[in-house]
Parts: sequence; C-alpha cells; structure tokens
Amino acid sequence: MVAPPDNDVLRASALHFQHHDGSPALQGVSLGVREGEVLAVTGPRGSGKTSLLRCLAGLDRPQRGEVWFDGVAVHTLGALARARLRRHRFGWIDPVPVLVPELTVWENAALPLMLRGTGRRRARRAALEWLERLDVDGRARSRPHELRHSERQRVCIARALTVVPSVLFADEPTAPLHRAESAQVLRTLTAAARSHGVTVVLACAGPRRAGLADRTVTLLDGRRVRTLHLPPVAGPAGPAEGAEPAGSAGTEGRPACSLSA
Ligand SMILES: Nc1ncnc2c1ncn2[C@@H]1O[C@H](COP(=O)(O)OP(=O)(O)OP(=O)(O)O)[C@@H](O)[C@H]1O
Repeated sequence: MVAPPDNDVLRASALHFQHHDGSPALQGVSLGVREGEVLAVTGPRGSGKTSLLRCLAGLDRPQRGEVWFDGVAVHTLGALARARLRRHRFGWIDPVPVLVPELTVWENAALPLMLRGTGRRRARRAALEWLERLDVDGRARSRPHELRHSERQRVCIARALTVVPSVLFADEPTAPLHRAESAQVLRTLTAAARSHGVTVVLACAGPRRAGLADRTVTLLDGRRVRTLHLPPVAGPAGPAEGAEPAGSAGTEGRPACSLSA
C-alpha cells in the first residue's frame, strides 16, 4: 500500500461508515487537510460531522475507504496502534466537557502531557499557560465540580492544546458556550493553533462559526456537498407546496442539494 502522493497531512478517500445498528453516517466522503490548515466541517445535525472526525482521528474505523495521516494508513491500524497515534499526535475536543473529577483543573489540563511522559513540573507550567490563554487560570486549583459548565469546556480546550498536537479534532467545541464567549474562545483556539502550527479539523453546525477557518467542507446526509440546499421533507403526499426548507443560514431556498464529485 502506498500513501497518496500529495501534500496533505491528513487525507480521507471514499469513506463509508455505518453504525452498529446499521445507521449510515458517511457515504463516500473524500477530503484532504493541509498541514497547519484550519478546516471547518459544517452541516446540519446528523449530517455526519462527528462520524467523519472520529474516522479521521482513528476513533472509529470506516467499513470502506482510506484514512492517511503523515504517511500512515490509519484505517489499517489495530486498536492499540490507533490509541498510540491519538495519544502522541492528535488532540480531541468533545462538545460536552468531560474532566477527571478527582483532579484539579491544572492536573486535568496537564494530564495528556504527563501521559506522554513529561515531568509534573513542566506539564504544570504548560497547562497553566494554556489555562491562562483560555481565561480559566484563576481556577487552576479548583476541582471540576466547582466550575461553571462553560469554564469546564475551556479547561477541555486548554487540555487539548497543552500537548500541541499535530492535528486537533474539535467537535463543536463551543457548543456549551453562549455566542460572545463562543466567538472569543474560537478565536483563541484558532489563533493558538496557527501560532503553533497545529492542523485543526473543526466540526460546527452553522457557517457563522466556520468563519475563522481557512476552508469549509459541508456535509449533508453523509455526503460532501458544494452548496447546502436542503430539500423539503417529503410526507406521504410529497413535498408541501411552497414549503420552507428546514435549512441553515447557507440555504438559498431551492429544493435541491448539489453533491460534489
Ligand atoms: N451512536 C450511534 N448509533 C447509531 N447511529 C448513530 C450514532 N451516532 C450517530 N448516528 C447516526 O449517524 C448519522 C451521522 O451522525 P453524526 O453524529 O456523525 O452527525 P453530526 O453531523 O455530527 O450530527 P450532530 O450535529 O447532531 O452531532 C446520523 O444519522 C445519526 O443519527
């Protein structure tokens, strides 16, 4: 097997993924991510954003298709090798903050570094730096239950950045934050990634949050689309006359969706 001959640090080819219960999530998605790029993956709920990020990060294995990272065929790796790859090269942010309740905030943020073998003192210093950037350094000695939900999410973002991963997968990272806070945190995240050469794959539901990205890829029903035009949902009698498409801000109101090649 030979790596695709291009400059993308991460590449997916014709990914097909379905969940254990048979739900189709990805139906032939291909994309490349350049080194240092901030790529936004947008699309409505259920369009496959999380599934795509999970396949790219080696958390799930596609049933068909290939994932290449830095010359490594991720789709062929066993569970242990994928876990090692994630620990050493990738960062992950979930839409809901999950922290170790027994550890303090700084210990949580330093944990991935310590798991990589960095000493406690150095890991603490790095964690505090990132907590400061995310404006939660004042909470460094608190336990997660003492924080507000949005503060816990900032800690999760700091934790993901502390290791300065090669690729950061951020799945709706600002979902628990209100709009102004969300915009500020996204700016911090993308600026930090740019200054440290971190490649970012960012899933976000709406085009507004994708504004800070270098490029946007849109999914609809597990496929990559060029423009998002949601067709009206057909009932037993067919689409309602003049029905409003249940679209996002990017919807132009035409009852069709154009699929990319
Ligand atoms: N654990 C699961 N088991 C079965 N089907 C699932 C599971 N998670 C997601 N799906 C289905 O897979 C498809 C893609 O979901 P996915 O979560 O990847 O989309 P998404 O764009 O990230 O949506 P959201 O914005 O709601 O997170 C949807 O049809 C969804 O219902």
